[in-house]
Amino acid sequence: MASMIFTDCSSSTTSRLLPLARNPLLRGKDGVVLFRRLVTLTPPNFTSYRRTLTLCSSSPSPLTHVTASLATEASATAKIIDGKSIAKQIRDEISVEVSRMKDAIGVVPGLAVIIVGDRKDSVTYVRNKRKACESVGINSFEVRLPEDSTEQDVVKFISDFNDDSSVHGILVQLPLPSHMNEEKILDAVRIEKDVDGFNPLNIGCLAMRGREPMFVPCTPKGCIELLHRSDISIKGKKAVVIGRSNIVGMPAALLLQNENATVSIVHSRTPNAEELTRQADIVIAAVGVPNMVKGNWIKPGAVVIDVGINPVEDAKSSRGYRLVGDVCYEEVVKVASAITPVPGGVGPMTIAMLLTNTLISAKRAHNFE
Ligand SMILES: NC(=O)C1=CN([C@@H]2O[C@H](COP(=O)(O)OP(=O)(O)OC[C@H]3O[C@@H](n4cnc5c(N)ncnc54)[C@H](OP(=O)(O)O)[C@@H]3O)[C@@H](O)[C@H]2O)C=CC1
Ligand SMILES: Nc1nc(=O)c2c([nH]1)NC[C@@H]1CN(c3ccc(C(=O)N[C@@H](CCC(=O)O)C(=O)O)cc3)C=[N+]21
Repeated sequence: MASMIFTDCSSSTTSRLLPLARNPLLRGKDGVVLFRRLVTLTPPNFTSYRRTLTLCSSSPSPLTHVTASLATEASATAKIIDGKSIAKQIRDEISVEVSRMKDAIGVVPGLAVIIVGDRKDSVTYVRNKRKACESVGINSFEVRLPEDSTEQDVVKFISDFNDDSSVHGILVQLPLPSHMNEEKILDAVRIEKDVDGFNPLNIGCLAMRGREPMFVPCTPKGCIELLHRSDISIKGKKAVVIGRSNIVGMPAALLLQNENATVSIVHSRTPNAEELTRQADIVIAAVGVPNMVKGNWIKPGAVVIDVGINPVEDAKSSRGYRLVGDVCYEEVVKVASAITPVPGGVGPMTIAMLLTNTLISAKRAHNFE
């Protein structure tokens, strides 16, 4: 598991970090949370809610913050984009195609996953991928190597999978241990089986007009699929992608541009991230900073896709942590017209797109339409 942090949506002061249920300002003498009563006292005026929301992120007064968060509670308007159910729908479609292919030509798509070390989150993701493969009838092959394996060990397994005709997709789970050269290892995957879409030729093709990449990277592809399947049009929209990593931010920006959005990319050296983000009709946040994007970063009515998966300590959870996104959900849900939750948003789509890419690869290898 990557580093774990205490965090909350609101900005700087400690009093703001208190969650609703524990905030003494919200409790009656008997400890009952006063939330409902206060909400009904607030006039149902949308504009004034917006104003108080801005205070929520910038006012130093804890009391103002409390009023603001209660007042805005009543104006939740965003549609929740249910990535979990859209991913299930996609898996059902894949199942049908896998059966059709098996019946027609006797070929079953196969996905090989290589994991090095025993990071808890990686082990969980790999298990989820295996279960997802099982659910649609894709064969899954898994290699788990110890943390102190050599690059050569990993490359040897990749080469074997490259030569195995029952394997149509190869995924090397990232991050790799620090003693390994990630580029060298990923370069060993044959481009025809690179279902992650991490080969530089893929990004190159994505960036060039008139070129088709062999595979579109799964997470950004999942973000676009969520927009399509939620009937959100991209063409002509202003989009901001926060983050420029090779696996999420950069390809997400290229895909949005290919869909005819006008795209800006915000990164760690962007001085006016907030202001730029506030101009966007569509925001994709892929940063790795929990709750970074506040309500007042978002133009009212914008669509917000939260890619972030950040573990934060939570004693109440059986795992000892819970996952939060890069977007301050409680604030942004009141401003945006649509938003993805974490968990249950982009994450399940990443896996659904991995299955899609594996199916595409198998069909391509066997010239099956
Ligand atoms: N849902 C899913 O399926 C997936 C989720 N994720 C999650 O998405 C998030 C991002 O992942 P990934 O792209 O791999 O992360 P990286 O760390 O590779 O990239 C993060 C990007 O965010 C930028 N950034 C960092 N801090 C700031 C800041 N304060 N302001 C503006 N930009 C900033 C960095 O800028 P710079 O380039 O200048 O350093 C960098 O471009 C993580 O939470 C990760 O767990 C990742 C993959 C799949
Ligand atoms: N070669 C490679 N390809 C990847 O695509 C890749 C990777 N390495 N390394 C790690 C990141 C991260 N990633 C996620 C996939 C699914 C969920 C996911 O399904 N999340 C669930 C929650 C899962 C949970 O509860 O732990 C959700 O958001 O609802 C999250 C994150 C893929 N990545």
